[in-house]
Amino acid sequence: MDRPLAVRARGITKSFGEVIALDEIDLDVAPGQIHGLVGPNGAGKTTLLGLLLGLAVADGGKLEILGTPIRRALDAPDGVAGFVDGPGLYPSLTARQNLAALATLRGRDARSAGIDEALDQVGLTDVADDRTGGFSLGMRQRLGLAAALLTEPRLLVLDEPSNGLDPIGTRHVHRVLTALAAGGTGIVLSSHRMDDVETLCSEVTILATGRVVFSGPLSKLAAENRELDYRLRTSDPARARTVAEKAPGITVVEDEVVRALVPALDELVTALMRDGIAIRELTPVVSPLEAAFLALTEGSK
Ligand SMILES: Nc1ncnc2c1ncn2[C@@H]1O[C@H](COP(=O)(O)OP(=O)(O)OP(=O)(O)O)[C@@H](O)[C@H]1O
Repeated sequence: MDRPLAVRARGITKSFGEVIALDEIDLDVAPGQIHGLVGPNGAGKTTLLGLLLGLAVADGGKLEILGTPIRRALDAPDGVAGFVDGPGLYPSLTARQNLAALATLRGRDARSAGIDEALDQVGLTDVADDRTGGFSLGMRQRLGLAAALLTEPRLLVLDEPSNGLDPIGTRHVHRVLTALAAGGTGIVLSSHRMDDVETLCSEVTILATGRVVFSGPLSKLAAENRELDYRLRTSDPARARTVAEKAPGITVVEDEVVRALVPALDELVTALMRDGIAIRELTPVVSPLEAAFLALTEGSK
């Protein structure tokens, strides 16, 4: 029960000359949690992930990784894995040789390092003996994840892991990350793909110009007091529109699109059913995360 947080950051600041990349950032990532980091370009995501990996050191604030205070660059404790700006691979080596080289660098016996299993988990068994110089971005991302798997990480840090992935690659990566989290690994990933974050992450931190504008469970974003646009398809669109126009707290945005808070939407659904109108589809036009992202980061650029 007393396992330390995978990440505990308090008041982290980091500047590059005049540019304040991170401004008093707090972040908690529990073991077994997949935590999404989202924000517009230049918000500070990669900078923060770099600090978690020990690639750089913060100017101020406190950072603990797996219970260990980080004071210098390259000070990250054992059990941390991941990459920013794509994984570092040797293009002239095959996928398998790249993993073997990494295992050897870490002082492990390449034959028993679980290389085949890691390649299988990320779906690269068929290209295990191909040189990585010819790999697509999505294949390189998956190989980077396989390399991280070899270390059995307790904190995994990934910058845009879905970049360049096709649907099968995406499925492999999701499966691997979900299994790691189920085994207690804390995972922090940045992504511009809101659908990915919504599928994978239980918690999300939204950054805008170096500041946290939201941090917490995704469910809190959905329940937050924010009106969303919903697509409403029914068995009788004309009558449904009339009902919606009369319903309290509902704005009809266009045919089959209404804007509402959740309680008003609940009442509309009840009213439609009372009038014998069947509901065929009721979904947010943009997801709650995307809506929150847009609302919270507006004007940050
Ligand atoms: N090595 C550096 N030297 C100078 N400025 C930097 C450096 N690294 C980052 N910055 C600046 O810090 C800010 C945050 O950059 P960062 O790369 O962390 O953002 P990001 O959220 O990862 O963006 P993106 O979504 O585009 O990857 C930006 O203004 C960027 O220009």
